[in-house]
Amino acid sequence: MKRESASDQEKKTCSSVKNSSVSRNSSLTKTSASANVDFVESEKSSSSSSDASDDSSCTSFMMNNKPHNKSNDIRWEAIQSKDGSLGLTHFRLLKRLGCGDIGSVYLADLTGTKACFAIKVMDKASLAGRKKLVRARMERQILQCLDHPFLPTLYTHFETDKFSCLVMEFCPGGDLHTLRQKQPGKHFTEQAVKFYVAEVLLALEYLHMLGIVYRDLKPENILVREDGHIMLSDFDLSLRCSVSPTLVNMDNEPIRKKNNNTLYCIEPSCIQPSCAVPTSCFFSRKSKKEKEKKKEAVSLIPLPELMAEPTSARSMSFVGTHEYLAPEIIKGDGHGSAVDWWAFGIFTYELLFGRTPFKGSGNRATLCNVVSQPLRFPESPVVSFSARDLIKGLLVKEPGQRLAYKRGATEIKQHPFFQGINWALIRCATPPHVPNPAELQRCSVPAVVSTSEKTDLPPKEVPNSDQRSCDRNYLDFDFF
Ligand SMILES: Nc1ncnc2c1ncn2[C@@H]1O[C@H](COP(=O)(O)OP(=O)(O)OP(=O)(O)O)[C@@H](O)[C@H]1O
Repeated sequence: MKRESASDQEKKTCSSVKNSSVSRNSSLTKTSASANVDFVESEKSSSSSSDASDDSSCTSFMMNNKPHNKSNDIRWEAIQSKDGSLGLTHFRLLKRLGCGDIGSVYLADLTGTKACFAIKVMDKASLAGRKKLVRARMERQILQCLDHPFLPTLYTHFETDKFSCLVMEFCPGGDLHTLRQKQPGKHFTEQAVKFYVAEVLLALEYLHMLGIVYRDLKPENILVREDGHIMLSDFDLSLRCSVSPTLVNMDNEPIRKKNNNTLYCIEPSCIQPSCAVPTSCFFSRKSKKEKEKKKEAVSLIPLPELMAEPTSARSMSFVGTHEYLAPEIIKGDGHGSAVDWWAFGIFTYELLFGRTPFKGSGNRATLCNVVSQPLRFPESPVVSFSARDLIKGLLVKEPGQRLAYKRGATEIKQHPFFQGINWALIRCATPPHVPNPAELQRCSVPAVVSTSEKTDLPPKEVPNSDQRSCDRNYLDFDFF
C-alpha cells in the first residue's frame, strides 16, 4: 500500500506532539535562517498563482548542455534530433507507470526513434485549482539542475495549453519498496542494503551540496535502473537553499590560512572528502627529501574535507511521509538538512528489517512514537553491530547530536558499516538485483494505444492499476 504524505488534517490532529504556535500553511516561503542561508520551498498546501512555466537560474543548463556521461545516450540524441519543438504528439504513451499528487507518469517512446522515456504529465488547471503550481515548478527547477549518476536526467520539458510535461529517464526496475516485498522475509540482505544505502548517500550528498534538502526519502521514491543502480525520484517536497562550500578540518573548523609552504587547492572538484591520498591539486615547493617526509606526514594527517551541508537552513513546513518524518518536523521546531539524515536512518532500518521503527496503529500514533519512543531493534533478522550503530547514530532525536549534522555525508561515509566501499567506483559495482530481460520486456512492450496524433491531449486519468493496464494490453483513452 502506498504511504501518503502528511496531510493538513493530521497536522491538526497531532497537536499534542507538536508546537502549536508554528504556522505550516505558508505558501511559497522565502525566509532566512542566518545571514547567509536563504531558501525557497514548496509545500503540499502551497498557494500561489504563479505559472508552472516560470524558470529559475539553472534552467538553461539542461537545455543547452548535455550532462556528463550522456555522450552515448540514444535518448539524448533522439530528443536533440527533434530540434527543440517537442510536444505530446511526438510521443506514444505506452503505459501509465503511476500517479502522484501532482501528475501521472507514463512510459512513452519518441516516435521515429527507439528512445523510451518516463513523462510526467501535469494538468495545469488542476495544479492551479489545488494550489500545487509552486510544487510543480520546484520539482522542475530542481530536476533541471541535476547531473549525477543516481539522480534523474531531465531530457526536456514542454508545455501545452493544458499540460506541463517533464521528460525523464525511465527506470524499468520498479521501486525499492516493491523490490523489498519480493525478498525472502521481505527484507534485503545486509550486503544489498549496504549497496543501496551507499548509492542513496551519494545522491543526498550531491543534493545537499547544491543546497537541496530532499525531504521525501523512502523506498517508494528509489527507483531501480535498467542496470540495477538506483535513482532518487520525486522532488516536489524538496527545499532549496544556498550553501557556501567550505573546507573544514576534522574539528569542523573552517580552513582559512595556507599551511606553511603547502598550497591547498580549494576547487571543490579537487577535494576528495575522505581520501588518504593527496590529489595532484595538493602540491608543495619543497625539496625531494622534504617531500618524502611530507608525504609520510600527509598520510597521517586527515585531509581537509569539503563541507557543503545546508544544516542551518530552517523550514517550518510539515512535509514528508509519517513514518519518515524527523522529530523536529513533527514538533514544529524548524528543520534543515538533518531531516534527510534522520530519514536515511529510517530507510536503512526499513531495508534491513522490513519495517520502519516507529510505525504506530495510525498516523497520529506514528508521529507520537517518532517524538517519544526510544529506538528498538527486532531480534530477527540478525544484523551486524555496525549496521545497528549506524542507525543509532542517525536516529538521534535531537538534530544537533545526529550523525552527519556537523560534516554531512562525509561523517556517514566514514562509519564502519561502509568499510570497504569504494565510493568513487560504486557506480561500477555489481548491483544486488538487475532487472531481468523478461521484466524489461514487460515494461517496454506497448501496452496501450497512443494518443491521437492530431491532438496533444494525454489519456484521461484511468482509475485502474498498472497491472490491469498490462493485462488488458490497452488503455481506453478519453480526450477531454
Ligand atoms: N523515471 C521513472 N521511471 C519509472 N517509473 C517512474 C519514474 N518516475 C516516476 N515513476 C513511477 O510513477 C509513479 C508516480 O510518480 P510521481 O513522482 O509522480 O509521484 P509519487 O512518487 O507517487 O509522489 P508525489 O505524490 O509525492 O508526487 C511513481 O510511484 C513511480 O513508480
